[in-house]
Parts: sequence; structure tokens; C-alpha cells
Amino acid sequence: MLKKVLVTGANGQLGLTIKELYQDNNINLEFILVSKEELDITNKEALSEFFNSNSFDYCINCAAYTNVEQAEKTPEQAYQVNSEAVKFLANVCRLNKVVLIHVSTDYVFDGEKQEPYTVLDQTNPINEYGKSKLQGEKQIQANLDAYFIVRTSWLYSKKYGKNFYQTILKLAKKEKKLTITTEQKGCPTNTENLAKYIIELIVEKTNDYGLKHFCDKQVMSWFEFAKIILEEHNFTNKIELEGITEFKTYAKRPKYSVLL
Ligand SMILES: NC(=O)C1=CN([C@@H]2O[C@H](COP(=O)(O)OP(=O)(O)OC[C@H]3O[C@@H](n4cnc5c(N)ncnc54)[C@H](OP(=O)(O)O)[C@@H]3O)[C@@H](O)[C@H]2O)C=CC1
Ligand SMILES: Cc1cn([C@H]2C[C@H](O)[C@@H](COP(=O)(O)OP(=O)(O)O[C@H]3O[C@@H](C)C(=O)[C@@H](O)[C@H]3O)O2)c(=O)[nH]c1=O
Repeated sequence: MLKKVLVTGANGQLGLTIKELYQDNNINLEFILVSKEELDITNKEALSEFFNSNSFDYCINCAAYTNVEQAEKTPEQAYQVNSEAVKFLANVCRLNKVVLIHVSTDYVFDGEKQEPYTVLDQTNPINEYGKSKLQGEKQIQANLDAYFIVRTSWLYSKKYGKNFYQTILKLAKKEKKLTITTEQKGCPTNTENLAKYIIELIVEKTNDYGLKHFCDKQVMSWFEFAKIILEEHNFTNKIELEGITEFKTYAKRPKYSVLL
């Protein structure tokens, strides 16, 4: 039977990847993809109205405030999108019997562990973005039963959006030297693999709801990731890459955030 899937925040890197891979499909899924301009999830009335006048089986929430640095300066904006709006979304999903698939982050952890974090590990975010995302998870858990919260890490698309992969390529085109931190370790995750994982949850009709971890399997530092990106684009002879222990930022980031 045909399942209807709403995708919010559809113009972000994950939303655009889902659109590219699945808008036309032969797996009986109909996608309704809405950008921030078409549906602002912080607008409670607009959300209710949208759910009342359309029917969905699943909602994949790709909408989020993802600017980790800016979140330190204007945290209220991050909380509004990543927590308050997620509460509205959870409520409207419950009222309309829609399964919510929400994406969360490795930044809910403090990074002090020396081995991969499981879904049973204690959270302890160390920056405002991570705190706002954790609060969003809690809003879902308190208001909804039929949900998947999928935590992922270091998300990048080679085609869409703003992410570390695109930042490095942009810098490589104008700088002679890049200095990149060796002090954080995690798993860069391609949006295509995350999109496939999410769609599998729907296709397999799993009702094993709850918290999940999904990331690509290679553990590395941002420095090592930058090296791979530069090699992939034949920049290695044209640019100097230096590993540094401290790259000054507003937000603290977990030293280690591998998810299992
Ligand atoms: N990027 C990463 O490295 C990681 C991301 N995640 C999580 O994965 C999910 C997808 O992230 P990603 O695709 O990278 O994020 P992006 O920042 O690429 O996309 C988020 C989208 O949400 C939109 N948006 C912002 N506010 C609202 C709103 N009020 N209503 C509707 N849409 C809104 C943004 O629009 P606009 O740009 O116009 O504001 C943007 O199009 C998020 O939940 C994120 O927290 C988890 C781990 C790593
Ligand atoms: C651009 C740049 C960054 N860095 C450092 C800063 C930071 O510590 C690290 C990563 O840089 P970014 O700021 O691009 O990454 P950041 O925005 O922290 O990425 C995070 O985004 C959110 C949304 C998530 O959920 C996380 O999983 C994670 O992907 O690399 C350098 O050392 N040198 C550089 O030239």
C-alpha cells in the first residue's frame, strides 16, 4: 500500500538528498517535501493546519538549526527550532497518528568516553547546539510513542548544503595552507547513506521505535577527513595541510563522538 511521507526542512543537505534519491521511486512511497518557506516548523498554527489538511503516514524531520558557532551567540534561535518546534511536531504527529523520524546528533555527548557511544550512554552536551538538540529528543520522548530518533554524526553531502566537506573545498580554492584540528575524532557520514537508513525504517515497516545511532564506519579526525577530501580532488600538491591541536572556535566540541 502507498505510504505518504512528509519531509520538513527539505532544502537542507539531508532533505535534498532524500529528494534526489527517492522523490521518484518504485517502493510505494509518496513524498511531500516542504522547505522552511513552505512550512516553518516553529509556526504551531501553520503546522496544525498543514497536518489537518493533508494526511501522512511518516514525517521525516530534516528541519534544524545547525550553525554550531552561531548557536553559542544566539542560543534562543537554536532552541526554538531544535526543541520548541520539535515539541509542536511531536504533538501534531501524535494527534494525526503519524510516525515521526527525527534526526539528532553526536553532539549530545561530551566526548570524554574512549570508546563508541551507544544509545544507552549518558548524554552531556557541551555546546548550545548539542543542548538544544538533546532537549528536542526529550520533547519527542515525552510526547510521542511512535517515533525514531536517529542520531548521526559529521554529516556531509558532496552535492548539497553547507558542511565540512564543502568548506574544505571552498578554502582549498583560495588558500595556500589549511590548518585543521587533530583533536576531535568521529565518523563523517554521507547524507546518502543516512537517507537510505531512514527509508529502510519505513520500507521494512519496523515498529521497533525509539533511539537509534547511525553513522558511516570510518573513524577519523577532522584533519584526516580534510586530507581525504583534498586527495579526492587532487589538491594535495597545491596546498599545505597542517594538523593543529587547537583551532579557536566559540563552541566547544566533543573530543570523541563515535556512535555505535
Ligand atoms: N550537519 C551535520 O553535520 C549534522 C546534522 N545532524 C542533524 O541532521 C539533520 C539534518 O541536518 P542537515 O541536513 O545537515 O541540516 P541543514 O542545515 O543542511 O538543513 C536544515 C534545513 O532546515 C531548515 N530550517 C531551519 N529552520 C527551520 C524551520 N523553522 N522550519 C523549517 N525548516 C527549517 C533550514 O533552512 P535555512 O537554511 O533556510 O535556515 C535548512 O534547509 C538535523 O536535524 C541536524 O541537526 C546531525 C548530525 C550531524
Ligand atoms: C574550517 C575549519 C574548521 N576546523 C575545525 C573546527 C571544528 O572543531 C571542526 C569541524 O568544523 P565545522 O565547524 O565545520 O563542524 P561542525 O559545525 O562542528 O560540525 C558539526 O555540525 C553539527 C550540525 C553536527 O551535528 C555535528 O555532528 C558536526 O558535524 O574543524 C579547523 O580546525 N580548521 C578549519 O579550517
